[in-house]
Amino acid sequence: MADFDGAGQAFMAWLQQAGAEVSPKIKLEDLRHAQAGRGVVATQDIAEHELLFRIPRSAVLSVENSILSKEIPAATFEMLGPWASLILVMLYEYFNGDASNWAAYFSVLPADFNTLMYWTEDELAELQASAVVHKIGKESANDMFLEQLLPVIKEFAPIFFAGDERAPQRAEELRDERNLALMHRMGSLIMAYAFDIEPTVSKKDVDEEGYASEDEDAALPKGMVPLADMLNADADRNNARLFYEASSLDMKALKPIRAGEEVFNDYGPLPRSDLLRRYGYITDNYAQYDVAEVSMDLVTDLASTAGIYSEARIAYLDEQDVVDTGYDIVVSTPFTLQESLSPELVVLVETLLLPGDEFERLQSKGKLPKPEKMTSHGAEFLLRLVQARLAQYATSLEDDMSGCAGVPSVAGHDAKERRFAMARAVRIGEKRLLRQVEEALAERLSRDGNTSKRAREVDEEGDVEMGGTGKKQRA
Ligand SMILES: C[S@@+](CC[C@H](N)C(=O)[O-])C[C@H]1O[C@@H](n2cnc3c(N)ncnc32)[C@H](O)[C@@H]1O
Repeated sequence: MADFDGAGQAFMAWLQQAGAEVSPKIKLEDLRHAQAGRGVVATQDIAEHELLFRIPRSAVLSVENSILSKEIPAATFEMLGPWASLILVMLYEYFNGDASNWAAYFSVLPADFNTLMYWTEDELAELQASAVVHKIGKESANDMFLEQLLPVIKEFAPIFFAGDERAPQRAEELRDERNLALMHRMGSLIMAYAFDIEPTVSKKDVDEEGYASEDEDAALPKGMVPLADMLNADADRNNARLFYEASSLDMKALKPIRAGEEVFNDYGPLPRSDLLRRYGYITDNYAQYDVAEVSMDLVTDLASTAGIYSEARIAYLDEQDVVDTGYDIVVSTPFTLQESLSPELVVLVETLLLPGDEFERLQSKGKLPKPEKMTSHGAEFLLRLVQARLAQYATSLEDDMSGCAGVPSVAGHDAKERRFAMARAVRIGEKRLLRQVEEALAERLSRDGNTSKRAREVDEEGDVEMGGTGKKQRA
């Protein structure tokens, strides 16, 4: 406890020395009892728009501010891109120990994470068929380190390990497990803590919440913003935001915050699966953003079995930007099929189902079926698809829910149980969503069946009356 509090106090003192302005109405709080690490809490009532803290741009841990950027050619950082460049700088500053400007900051940044990268096989298995399991990227992170970062560190070893005559060996030793783990730590910190740093002059809108985007190509440099990254998030409980000013980054209240309330940033509308992958926690408030992904592979398998798979049509759909590796099914409130089903998925299915001449007609005009005009055949195929998707999970929704009234609480468990409980909540969320779509499609089909049955009956009696049901009533 003393170490935890001591590190927090030393960090706040360092921040003040670095020129930060911190409102006396907030404090850094130990939230470990709630499995939330540190957080920022209001100690007095705060008004809307009030400044919570102001961090000078010079205190941001970034490529621009690290002396490494004065020693290594700018072209090297350009070649590495924002992610790898920040990892490089963080490793450099970390290896500098107490000599680093950011030493006090490093001591409040975690070394252990609950993000999926750190989950064991049996913990990951609890996520079952969630698509997030394939998005963890541990191997690609290792490759990036070995193939991009390590060669740079070796090339500039005398700078990286300045004053150490063993610099070349130390660079070579970075290959070992322990150092790979260090690289993962820096990568994980960037993923959960870094911001995209909007340049002084540009008015370009960053992520709404300013948190670092995951897009490798995103041009904005990334930086670690001390204190701003001590804010937790809980979906719509967001009450503060970082503003990019000319010489500082200002955290301001977005609404009145009462004494005792936590100050929350916004990590974005992330499904719980992604929240777990990127931040290592979930709360029920994020269930509104849950996503169940249907892979293109599953669509292909099912279409092949149904005899409707066509390379030519897929090629055309690809030209039209419809083909993807997976399609999202999202929560909608109130639920509608149209809002929840990915329009691209509906277009893909409807295109595969078109009669030959109809496909040729649309193709010749460069057109596609309209996603809002789902046919009965489309609904039937989608129903089978959703059922096949549900069958990919090892247990049913009922199995998962048995023994608990609602989604099991993720609080108050030991670390492993908590990961199991979080995984269970994620897969329950996805299965519920798929089940909702399954039921809606089945209902839609039964309505279509009734309609066509009625039409057939009317037809068979040979007396169709426009806009009326009189014949049936008479019968
Ligand atoms: C930007 S940091 C926030 C500061 C962090 N709590 C700390 O102690 O360093 C993001 C991390 O905080 C934790 N976190 C954020 N919001 C949370 C919440 N509502 N509940 C639990 N943990 C949360 C997660 O571990 C996440 O990866």
